[in-house]
Amino acid sequence: MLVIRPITSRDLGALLRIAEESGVGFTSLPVNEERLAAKIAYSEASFALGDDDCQSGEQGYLLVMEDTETGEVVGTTALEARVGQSDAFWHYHLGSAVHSSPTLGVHKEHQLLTLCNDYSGVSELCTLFLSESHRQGHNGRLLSKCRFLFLAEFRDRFAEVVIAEMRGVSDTEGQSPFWSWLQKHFFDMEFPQADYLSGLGKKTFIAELMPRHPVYVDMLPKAAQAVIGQVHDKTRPALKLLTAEGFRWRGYVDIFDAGPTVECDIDHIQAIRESERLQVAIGNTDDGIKTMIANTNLQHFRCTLANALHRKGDLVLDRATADALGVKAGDWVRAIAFEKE
Ligand SMILES: NC(=[NH2+])NCCC[C@H](N)C(=O)O
Repeated sequence: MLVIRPITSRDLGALLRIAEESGVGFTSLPVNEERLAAKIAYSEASFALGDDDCQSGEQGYLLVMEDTETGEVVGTTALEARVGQSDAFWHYHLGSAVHSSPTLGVHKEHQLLTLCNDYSGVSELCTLFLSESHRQGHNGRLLSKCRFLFLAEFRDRFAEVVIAEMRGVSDTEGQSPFWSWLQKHFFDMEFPQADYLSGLGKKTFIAELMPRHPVYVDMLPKAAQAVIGQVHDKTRPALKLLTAEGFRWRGYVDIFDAGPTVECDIDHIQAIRESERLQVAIGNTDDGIKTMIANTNLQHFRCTLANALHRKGDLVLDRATADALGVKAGDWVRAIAFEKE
């Protein structure tokens, strides 16, 4: 069975392996043991905080997917309570400017990229990665969607708006057409290095070196223009999943690779609206439907996918599933039918 649980310091080796596997352009998982250990510590501290001590918003919840048969960690998924609280959080916003002179009969509409911190303080879905060996069945969807049960259950720890930064276009060598332009004019470093530095949290160089004035899109090389708001091929399924949940692109893109950032009001996320709190009953689930189920215990959070029978007010689980979730008959869980097949 695959179970999602909070990361612990014992998972450092596994996280390092996942970071190596994730490769270039995966900003939030830099191959840097010290940084990953700090991320784990930050997550452990966030899970340990009481509900009343979360005002700062400086919490991050890092979860791993474990194969309970082998004990192997096969993926990771995370949530940040509020971005941009202790540092600046950057985006480019794609807007328009009209240059119009009725007297001369000239009317031009331009697209502009403007550097901004508009998403400061929102919650973020981040760091989703599933090992190649386990990319099958519903695993990827489970790893992504479990975060909605988490958000729903621990709603007060999060902001009104939730975003997800999608990986932009880059090739196998890590060359990004959008970055190439920035690199040529403003930075003297390769995309992997810039991405790595920002992933380490060393972001002052962004404020120091990024173009200070809005950029007219028409003046960018065609290759750079073409990837604004476009996702990396491998990220297409993730974007599709979020779109189905209600996430939309509002013109915000990553400042390095121009990949889109999508957003949704927390209370409008489909899985959050549809999830239910139900009481556990133990029994036979042969006639059940595939259901994503999470317990309601923050520090011992568990989430999995299993057959379950939805009855009025309660949810029938088999013993193994209940054990994996650490729940017994009468306990509360949060659940949502996974697919209405
Ligand atoms: N692909 C990147 N590494 N972009 C730079 C980081 C951007 C991100 N929004 C931040 O401010 O942290």
